[in-house]
Amino acid sequence: MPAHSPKSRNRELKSGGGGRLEFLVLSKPPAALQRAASEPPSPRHRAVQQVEGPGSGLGLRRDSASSSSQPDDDCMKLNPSLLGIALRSLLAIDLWLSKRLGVCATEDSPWGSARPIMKLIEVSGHGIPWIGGTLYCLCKSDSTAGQEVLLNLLLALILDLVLVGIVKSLVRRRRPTHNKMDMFATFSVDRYSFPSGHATRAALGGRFFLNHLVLAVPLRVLVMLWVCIVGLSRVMLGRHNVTDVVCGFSMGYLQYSLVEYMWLSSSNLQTFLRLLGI
Ligand SMILES: CC(C)=CCC/C(C)=C/COP(=O)(O)O
Repeated sequence: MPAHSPKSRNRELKSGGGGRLEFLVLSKPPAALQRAASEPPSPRHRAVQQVEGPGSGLGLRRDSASSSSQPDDDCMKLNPSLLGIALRSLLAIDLWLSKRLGVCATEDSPWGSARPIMKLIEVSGHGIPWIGGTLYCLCKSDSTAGQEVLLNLLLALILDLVLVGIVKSLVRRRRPTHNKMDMFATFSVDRYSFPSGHATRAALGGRFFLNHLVLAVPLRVLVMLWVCIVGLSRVMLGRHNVTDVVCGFSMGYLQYSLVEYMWLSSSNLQTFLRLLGI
């Protein structure tokens, strides 16, 4: 048996060897630790408990017998705490930045006079003009290729509404307190802010245009600029926090990849429409 195996060390401790103090630490807390447990927590402990909530596993519980014999458990408790602190810090920065950028939230806000133009940008990313415009172009289109692209765009816009609605109702993040809820034609889930539906639609529609329309470079730049302005206007109007828009852009970007993956060709679409009885 190796000289320092746990078994041989335990036997040595029980027989009153030099490791007696260590044995006491493992079996019951020494007086110093018991005193610490009964004393009120220090300001630093209180801060950690506030972030973690009561009984979160940091502090005195880490000194207990079970955790000292399982160092891996310590890591497991510490990592979520660090992650929690990082997330809370990110959210605090998000709220602070969103409030500072919400300069068009009301008419009395610092940039209140720019509110009408922001609301115009809001309309340009709203679901109704996008779905209505796609349906209109579909009716007017006389080429099979055009109809194929437009029908896929229509399905993508409907998929976007459904996915955003699902995520909003699952996350239930309230809109910023400085938002004045005067948006037109909203669904009930639109009282929630995560993710921004305008941002998902802008990213999805922008990618769609860039990939399916033959556009000159200045127009491509204009499309990208419009996507960014829609996102920025959501925060400036006070409708969203910055993270709602950033995550909305990411979600819209991924939705486009999904639509490309599930792309319906014109023959598939004709079968699909026949199944629907159209
Ligand atoms: C009524 C239709 C067809 C769509 C609703 C579009 C809408 C109001 C989305 C909310 O967007 P934000 O989450 O960016 O505020």
